[in-house]
This record gives sequence, C-alpha cells and structure tokens, in this order.
Amino acid sequence: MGKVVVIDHPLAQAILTTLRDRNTKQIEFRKGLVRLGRLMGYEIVKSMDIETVEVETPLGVKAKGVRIRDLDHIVIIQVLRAAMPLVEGLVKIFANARMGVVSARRVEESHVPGSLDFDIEITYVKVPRIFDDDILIIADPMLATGSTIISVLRQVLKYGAPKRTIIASVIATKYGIDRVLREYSFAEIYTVAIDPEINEKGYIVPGLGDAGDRAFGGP
Ligand SMILES: O=P(O)(O)OC[C@H]1O[C@H](OP(=O)(O)OP(=O)(O)O)[C@H](O)[C@@H]1O
Ligand SMILES: O=c1cc[nH]c(=O)[nH]1
Ligand SMILES: [Mg+2]
Repeated sequence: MGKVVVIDHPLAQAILTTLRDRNTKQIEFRKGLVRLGRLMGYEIVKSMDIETVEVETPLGVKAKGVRIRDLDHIVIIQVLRAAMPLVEGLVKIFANARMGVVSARRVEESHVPGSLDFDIEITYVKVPRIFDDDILIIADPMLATGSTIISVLRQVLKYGAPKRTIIASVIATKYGIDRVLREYSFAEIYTVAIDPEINEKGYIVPGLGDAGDRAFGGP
C-alpha cells in the first residue's frame, strides 16, 4: 500500500535549508544532496525486516546481533541529472545495490504556462532485471507535477515487479504525490519536505530552484 514518509530529522531539515538558500553555491549544493541521500538511506533501512542472528566474537563467546536480508536485494535507479548526488549518498548505505539509469527531461519548450503536466523526453533507459524480492528505489530529488516520475515508473516497471517501490525525493508537492499514488497506489514516497505550490513554470514554491542546474552549474 502506498505511503508517504517525511524525514523530519533535524539534520535533514538543516541540510534542506542550506539547499533552499539561493546563496548556496554549486559544490555545497551537491554535497548537501549527497548527505541527504545518506540520511534517506538510514530512514529507508528503518522500514526493513530485521532477523536476529548469533555470531562468535574473537573471545569465543556468542553475541546476538541482527542481519538485514533486504540489503542484498536493492535496486537503485537514478533519474538524470539531478539524482546523481542523491544516489552517491544512497549507495553509502546500499553499497551492494544493483543500479540503473533513466535519462528524463521535462520538455519546457512545449509546456503551457500554468499547466500541471509536462511532456517528458526519455532518451536512455538502462535498468537491471528486477526480481520479486527486490526493493526498488527510484531517486529524483524533485517531485513537482509528478510527470517525470510517472513516465520513469512506466519504463522501469517493465523490468519486473519488485516487493516494494520507493521514490526517494527531497522536495515533493501534494499535487505530485497524489498524482503518482493515483496511478501507482503501491508506491512509497520518501521526502524531506512537502511544499505547498507549483508556479506557472512548473517550479516548486518555495522549493530550491532547478536542482539539476544548481548541482551541475547551469543548463
Ligand atoms: O515532477 P516534475 O514536474 O516532472 O518535475 C521533476 C523533474 O524536474 C527536474 O528534472 P529536469 O527535467 O529539470 O532535468 P534535470 O534533472 O536534468 O535538471 C527534476 O530533476 C525532476 O526529474
Ligand atoms: O522546482 C523544481 C521543479 C522541477 N524540477 C526542479 O529542479 N525544480
Ligand atoms: Mg532541471
């Protein structure tokens, strides 16, 4: 069943504040996204099943511990461009993940001002096979109108039906979330904030501007 998780950890909120600040420059912006990817990884792990195991320490004594089997069944898809730094953080937690790439672009040239729908141009899809015990994580820091994520999900889910489908975003809107969940009711959306508005040009308000441009130094 679909769900929305807002990561309200003070560190995540402080990093997001830096990202929102127009004075934050490219390197700090990208570093912030990496750090949020790592924190988001921790948050996602909290939702995984844990099994109890026993190991023997060098003292020849048994110690109880835990094992997280799901960590061997993670597929991460990065939506180019803006997801690249976020994924760099996620793989610090999911080091063993199988990875894929989707190159998606909102076609701003054909966007009708005020419309909450964009044509999405997908020019490259490389996704590993997805198995039914996998947890699929699709990383894209901005979930504005939802047009991109819906187009990406349509492509990626052709590669198999995962156990869970997680969207890792940094800022989402209620409009975008509702739209995604209407079409993919099983999706789980992790985000650091839900912002109230989308402006005439399709930007999230207050938002953080164009995540791709800010992370990579312009269009
Ligand atoms: O929910 P939506 O309204 O579809 O908007 C979200 C998309 O917009 C941005 O991509 P963009 O096309 O600007 O590409 P970029 O990451 O290369 O900048 C962002 O990275 C998302 O993929
Ligand atoms: O506000 C927005 C909306 C879509 N993509 C961005 O990078 N920023
Ligand atoms: Mg962009």
